[in-house]
Amino acid sequence: MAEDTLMLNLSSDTAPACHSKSYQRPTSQEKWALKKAQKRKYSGIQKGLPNKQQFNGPKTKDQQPPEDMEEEDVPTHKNPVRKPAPKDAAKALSPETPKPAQRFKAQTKMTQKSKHVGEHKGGEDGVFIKTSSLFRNNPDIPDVHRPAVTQLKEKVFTSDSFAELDLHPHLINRHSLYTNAVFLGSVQKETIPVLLSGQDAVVRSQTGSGKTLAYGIPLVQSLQAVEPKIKHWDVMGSFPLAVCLLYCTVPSFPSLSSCQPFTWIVPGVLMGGEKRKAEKARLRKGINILITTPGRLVDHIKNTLSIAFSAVRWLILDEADRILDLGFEKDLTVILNSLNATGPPRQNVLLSATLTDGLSRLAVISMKEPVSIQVGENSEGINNLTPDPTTVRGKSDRFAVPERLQQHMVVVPSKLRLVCLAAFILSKCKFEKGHKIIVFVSSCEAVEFLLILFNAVLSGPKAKQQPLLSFFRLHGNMKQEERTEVFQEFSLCKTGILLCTDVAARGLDMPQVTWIVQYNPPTTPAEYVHRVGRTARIGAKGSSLLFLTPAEMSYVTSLANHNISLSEMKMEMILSTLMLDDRFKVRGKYDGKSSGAPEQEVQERATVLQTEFENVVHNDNNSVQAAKRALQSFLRAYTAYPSNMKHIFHIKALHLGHAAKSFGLRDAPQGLSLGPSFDRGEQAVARVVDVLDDLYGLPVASGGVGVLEGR
Ligand SMILES: Nc1ncnc2c1ncn2[C@@H]1O[C@H](COP(=O)(O)OP(=O)(O)OP(=O)(O)O)[C@@H](O)[C@H]1O
Repeated sequence: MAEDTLMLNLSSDTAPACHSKSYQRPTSQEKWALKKAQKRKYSGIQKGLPNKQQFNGPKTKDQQPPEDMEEEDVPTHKNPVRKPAPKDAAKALSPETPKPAQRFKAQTKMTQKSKHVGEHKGGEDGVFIKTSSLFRNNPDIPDVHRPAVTQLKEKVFTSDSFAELDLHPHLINRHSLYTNAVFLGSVQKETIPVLLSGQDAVVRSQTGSGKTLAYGIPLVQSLQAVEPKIKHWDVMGSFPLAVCLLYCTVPSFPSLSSCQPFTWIVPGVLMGGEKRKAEKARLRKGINILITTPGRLVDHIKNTLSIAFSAVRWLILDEADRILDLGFEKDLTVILNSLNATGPPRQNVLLSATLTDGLSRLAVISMKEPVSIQVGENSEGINNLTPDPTTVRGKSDRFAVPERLQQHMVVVPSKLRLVCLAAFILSKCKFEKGHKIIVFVSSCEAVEFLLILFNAVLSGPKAKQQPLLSFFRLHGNMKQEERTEVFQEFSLCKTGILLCTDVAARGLDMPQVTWIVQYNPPTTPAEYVHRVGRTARIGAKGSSLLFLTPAEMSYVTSLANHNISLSEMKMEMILSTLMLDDRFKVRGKYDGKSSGAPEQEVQERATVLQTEFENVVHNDNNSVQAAKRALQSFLRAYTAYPSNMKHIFHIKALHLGHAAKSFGLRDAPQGLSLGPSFDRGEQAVARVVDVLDDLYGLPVASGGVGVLEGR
């Protein structure tokens, strides 16, 4: 693996600085390694590299991490003989091979403390292990450029009460019970009267502002008033009166899932958790408010005879932009065709915190003179939506986030990502109290992997049957019942960490979440807004932290273009939490004494922590495979950023060896397969094939499945 090896030199008292630019004379070992590396380069070992012209991505300095020295190249007292160079994918993925001079500079960046190569004794077990250096040969972290941003502000509450609306008294009491609501939310004040008047509406309001009640109250109000009283079933089968299409894959809407005072109105959720047969049976029994996802509904339209739309008078699309993004447009067309073919005049409502082109297009195709409701200081409140989508598009790029949300970003080189995430979790959930954190990662496999790793290394011993830190997981490969169970458990817990994919990004209302961590940046700014929106809901405080590598820093500008402003948190500050955790103290002859300056000790502890992760990963073949799968899925997800983000996130700019380290892998992966499950569409496959072709000159199997098997 293209990694150097660090021996923690406990005896020296000179503190190294992260990314120090100061010149240090290379040691004889370094000179030796450098010579070898250069010789290898010129003897053609690295000739699989893409040349400069082939690499079309950005070429900023920070995207070109210096080539690392190979662990095996360096004679250590454990490894005195140089092994043959491994097939190093990391090198191949590096967009440019540094010239010898650059390589020399990279080598000499190491400080007095970290210049020896060897072994150290770390962690609880005190076993001697070889560790790769976390703090050497990382790209520099440039200063963060934060463009000036005017954040959009939305007032969450009004001073009006629900009693001022013309609602059934049961409904007022009922919803008060659900939400402890005293005052109307701004979005509710603007939306409820419009919907009660029978008009269509497109509603944009920030996350957690109460959009569900904004449509739920008028919906139930109108259905309870239908005379004669509606039935949920007759001999012809089920007749839904309202269809609510959601993106959300975990039921999280108490305000709709029960209409208790109006027992004759029956809501029902169909999300594919049950067998289709059971869902059909429930449909046959009768559902008046059908809450479902587009895919599941299309499934029933095609396969369930007892479903009929002849009575539907409401169609609600929550998270409407996402429903379109996901490629549900086809499904939506099937649904709209079925609904339009029959039934009474229908009221249509579209809602989202992120009004996008897709949403306006949908408004134009499916609605009758909809009223546009946009809450916020800089919006015009209620408007008649013009049929010209470009008018809406102008505003769609500007997103409001909750006012009491503090947004941060941290720049972390790839190798240090895992320890930095772990240190952040420890700082909030172990050394501060009462935090609930949601960590977003880019794939189900990575969620599973982090769960195992963190449970093994961070959770700590059980006290009163409870581990010190409670980790939860939520992703799309879990069964529906499991997802619901986790959602409920996490909602009820007082402190814990939910590791999840974007299945949890929208629509989920979980109380008292204090931090949102985006370990992998989302594919669009809209998704960023929804992810951070799982905290700071309905006027509460909350914080968020976005992880970026030095190569990805221009994402900050991309967010600024959508009126989103982040402040910087320093990686060193996050890592310094490890000083509070003696589990990661370096043990050995300096037991009980400080091993040097604080900065150095932080680095030593981070290395011990990384070593523990690596030990867990390399404990058996299964966990190595799990780590490789997680890395592989991370790489797949990395290719899936849309083309307008490629200048920030390009797989060719990734250093695979460093990325592997952030999955606890000691070696650059061999035999990494993109797998037959890689089916994100022709384009994505083509992109990866292109990359593989460039890197390895591999013949790519037809069908677009490439195999990274080294060279
Ligand atoms: N008027 C109100 N007063 C107090 N709490 C309210 C009020 N209206 C809604 N809530 C509560 O606010 C929380 C957020 O509401 P909701 O989930 O509807 O937000 P949202 O705008 O749909 O968010 P997202 O866009 O993230 O899905 C819920 O817990 C809800 O019960």
